[in-house]
Amino acid sequence: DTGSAAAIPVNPNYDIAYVTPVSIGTPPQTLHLDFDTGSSDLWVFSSHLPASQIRGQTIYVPANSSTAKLLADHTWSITYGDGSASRGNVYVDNFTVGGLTVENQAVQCALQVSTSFTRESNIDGLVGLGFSTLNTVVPKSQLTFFDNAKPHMDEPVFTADLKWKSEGTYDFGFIDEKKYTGKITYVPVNTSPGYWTFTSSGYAVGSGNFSATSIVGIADTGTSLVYLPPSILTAYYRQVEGATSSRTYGGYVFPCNSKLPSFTFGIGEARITIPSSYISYAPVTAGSSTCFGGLQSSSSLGINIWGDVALKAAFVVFHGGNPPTIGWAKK
Ligand SMILES: C[C@H](Cc1ccc(C(C)(C)C)cc1)[C@H](NN)c1nnnn1Cc1ccc2c(c1)OCO2
Repeated sequence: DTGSAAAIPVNPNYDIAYVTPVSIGTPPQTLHLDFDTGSSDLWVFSSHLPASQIRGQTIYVPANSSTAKLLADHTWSITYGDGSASRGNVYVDNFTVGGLTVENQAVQCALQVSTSFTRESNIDGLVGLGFSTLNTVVPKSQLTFFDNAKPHMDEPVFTADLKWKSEGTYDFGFIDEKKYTGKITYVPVNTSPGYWTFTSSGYAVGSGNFSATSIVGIADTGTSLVYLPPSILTAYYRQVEGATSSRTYGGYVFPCNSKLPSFTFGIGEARITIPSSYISYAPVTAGSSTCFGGLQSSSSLGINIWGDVALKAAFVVFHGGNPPTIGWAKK
């Protein structure tokens, strides 16, 4: 089997996150979910939520699905690195993404979500595409959509073709040669942290020399920005007129009309360049002439994160073989 579905920016001005339409249950209920390779819970806004916590999201109503079955006495609770959180109970139901169906997919129904989720009215939940070891369901942890679908797939892969301020795609079970140029460079993945963890071979700022240095980080479709060690940030923002690290805004900011260099990172011998337009991320507040950078420091996270700002500069193959690998290509 294979599947292909759109990755749609939730906001027309800034790529905060991308949502993908999915069908759950019988008759199918369509929700728009944030596919997140940096977590492993599939959870949705549901009919179990208090109305006060719903602000325009589409909810999943298991009672209206003839194929929904409560997973009795199972619960889940997750807190994300940005402080967002949700918790609830668990059903199994049919789950379809771009024509690819998994029967008996664990669909975690929210009974409570944090205000950050309530405020994001275009996101109806998350689909974790990390390793199932990170799933929070107790007493028995559940498999991700990818782990459930893998045995039925033509190839045990999914690919991310995210785009700057426009609609991209997630493909499942096949690699679409038309979506990239040149060759795909694969590097090993360390699955023990539970994320798609790999080592980049170094970086360059603008047209400067490439600095060969190992950067261990995760490929995370569910994170908007790129978070890297402070030394790399200093090297980058030193080249940006008026750039400062702002305590007020919690990161590097600069005048929106400053000229930004591009940022290149290494995948083995290959090089992926993030255009400067992706790094001038957004005004700090609507209409401000101060902009927040798409590259930020990872020092407070304890992990380097290649989020959407980096991923949308490439075609990325998440290969779930034995052992898993991750592939990067220009496009
Ligand atoms: C934050 C997302 C998970 C999420 C996605 C969307 C949302 C909103 C809908 C409300 C917009 C909240 C949360 C990320 N996913 N792998 C994640 N989940 N757990 N760790 N990370 C990565 C990390 C960790 C720390 C950080 C960060 C990132 O941004 C700022 O500080």
